[in-house]
Amino acid sequence: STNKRKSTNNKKVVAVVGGGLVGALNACFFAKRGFQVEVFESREDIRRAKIVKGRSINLALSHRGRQALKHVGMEDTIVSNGIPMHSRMIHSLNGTQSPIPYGKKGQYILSVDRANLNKELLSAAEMYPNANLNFAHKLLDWNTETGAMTFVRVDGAKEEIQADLIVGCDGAFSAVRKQFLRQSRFNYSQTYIPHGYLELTMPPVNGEFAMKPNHLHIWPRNTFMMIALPNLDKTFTCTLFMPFDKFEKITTGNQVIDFFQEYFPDAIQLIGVDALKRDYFRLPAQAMVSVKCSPYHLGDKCVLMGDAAHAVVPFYGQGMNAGFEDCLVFNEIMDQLNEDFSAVLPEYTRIRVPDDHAIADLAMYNYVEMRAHVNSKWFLFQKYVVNFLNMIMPRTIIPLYTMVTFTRMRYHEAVKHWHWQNKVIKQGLFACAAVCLSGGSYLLLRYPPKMLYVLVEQLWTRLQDPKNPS
Ligand SMILES: Cc1cc2nc3c(=O)[nH]c(=O)nc-3n(C[C@H](O)[C@H](O)[C@H](O)COP(=O)(O)OP(=O)(O)OC[C@H]3O[C@@H](n4cnc5c(N)ncnc54)[C@H](O)[C@@H]3O)c2cc1C
Ligand SMILES: Cc1cnn(-c2ccc(OCc3ccccc3)c(C(=O)O)c2)c1-c1ccc(Cl)c(F)c1
Repeated sequence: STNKRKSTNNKKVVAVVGGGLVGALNACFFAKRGFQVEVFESREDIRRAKIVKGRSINLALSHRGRQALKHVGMEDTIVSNGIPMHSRMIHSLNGTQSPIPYGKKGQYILSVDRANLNKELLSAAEMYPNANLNFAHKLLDWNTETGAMTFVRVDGAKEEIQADLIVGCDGAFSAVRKQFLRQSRFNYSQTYIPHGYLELTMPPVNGEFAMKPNHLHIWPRNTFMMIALPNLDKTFTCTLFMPFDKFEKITTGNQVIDFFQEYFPDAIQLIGVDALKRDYFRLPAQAMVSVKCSPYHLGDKCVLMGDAAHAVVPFYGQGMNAGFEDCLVFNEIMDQLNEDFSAVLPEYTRIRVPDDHAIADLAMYNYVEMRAHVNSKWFLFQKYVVNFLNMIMPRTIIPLYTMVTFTRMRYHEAVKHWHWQNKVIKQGLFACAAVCLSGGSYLLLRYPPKMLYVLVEQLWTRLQDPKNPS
């Protein structure tokens, strides 16, 4: 039976498929506008699930995500539960730790707990009288003509629901997107990278953080990388990124320790030998996929946001921030085009696709760059050079990471500016080299040093009379 959720104020019904981070936030945006919002989430209500102790996965929240949260009045709540990370802490192989500030005082990223963030956003959506959360509803398919969606419940029962707008926020393996794949002129690509990731927990020492908490800890080792973000319970969640073929070669606890001894020696004591041997094998390494597609809309019936539209590899810490910014950009276009879906949806595709593709490419570029070139020395060198250039030319040279993380400059414009400033830097370096070379040779010729004079004279004499030994 197809039933349409009753709209309380004959406002249009918006079905948000997926109650993850972006779906829950989107529900707040649409509910705030007065739509009848129905969220359909395949999982049970995570707020009722028993707390699974142990690993708390955390994420880096930055400016773009905060601006979206701010729009629905959630920024203060989320920021108050986050831990500011004012600088990177680069761990070298010899154990030295080098802090490199992210920038000016207000420029910091926040470590936030993923599950808590999701719960807060679900509860915020539920506060709206015109919003309903429907858990244990898994979308199977939807009809592009009628907008009718088919859900399956845990007992296998099927339910058909009608809506005026379907917002696909059901993640990287989106069921909503399946219908798009059947349409002509729908572009889609997905790339699994050869790296996987594994999370480890670094416990507190004597009730205190084992490392300085207000930093994003990074162990850049070319092929292998590890990061650690702090949690409110004074633990760190460490994420180890490594090729799957390397994960597969490490099969015993001692091999884990040997590996860490070679690449992350300072982390062994901090995580603990037994914990390392145990936690390393608790879950298999997870895959990372990059998904790009366009257009993001189908007629005036359906639009994709978040990972359903653009799953990115996590090497820029922007996936969630980009998904949150999707909600904000869509909302801005709804204001501009008076909520006319037939105009809003194509405009959203036109504006947002270039930016989300840009951050997907940037994240993949970072992955390739860090895997190939970036050890701790190169990381430090790169950041010092760019920060120095930014200091002497603050309006011309802006670190790419700053434009991406601490501004709402459109992602594709940040990339354009980055390419331009790289050209300026290269031209500047070339000009300096040319000046040094010509200046140097002028000085040598104008004021040849005595020794050089004697050498040239001897050379000249030898050339004239090779037999003369002098
Ligand atoms: C290792 C790692 C580290 C990361 N670190 C960061 C970071 O530091 N900063 C950052 O900004 N981003 C980070 N990200 C990216 C971030 O996790 C994602 O971008 C974000 O979770 C996307 O949110 P989403 O709501 O679009 O998708 P998801 O979080 O995947 O949520 C999708 C929801 O839809 C539900 N669903 C799926 N299928 C169906 C269906 N058929 N019917 C109904 N419901 C369905 C799922 O149960 C889920 O609740 C990281 C990602 C990874 C893998
Ligand atoms: C979760 C999160 C939030 N931000 N970042 C991040 C990413 C890249 C960065 O620089 C790239 C670079 C440095 C040096 C040379 C080239 C590129 C910086 C930085 O500048 O501090 C910070 C991450 C992150 C995620 C995964 C890995 Cl593996 C990682 F190391 C960090």
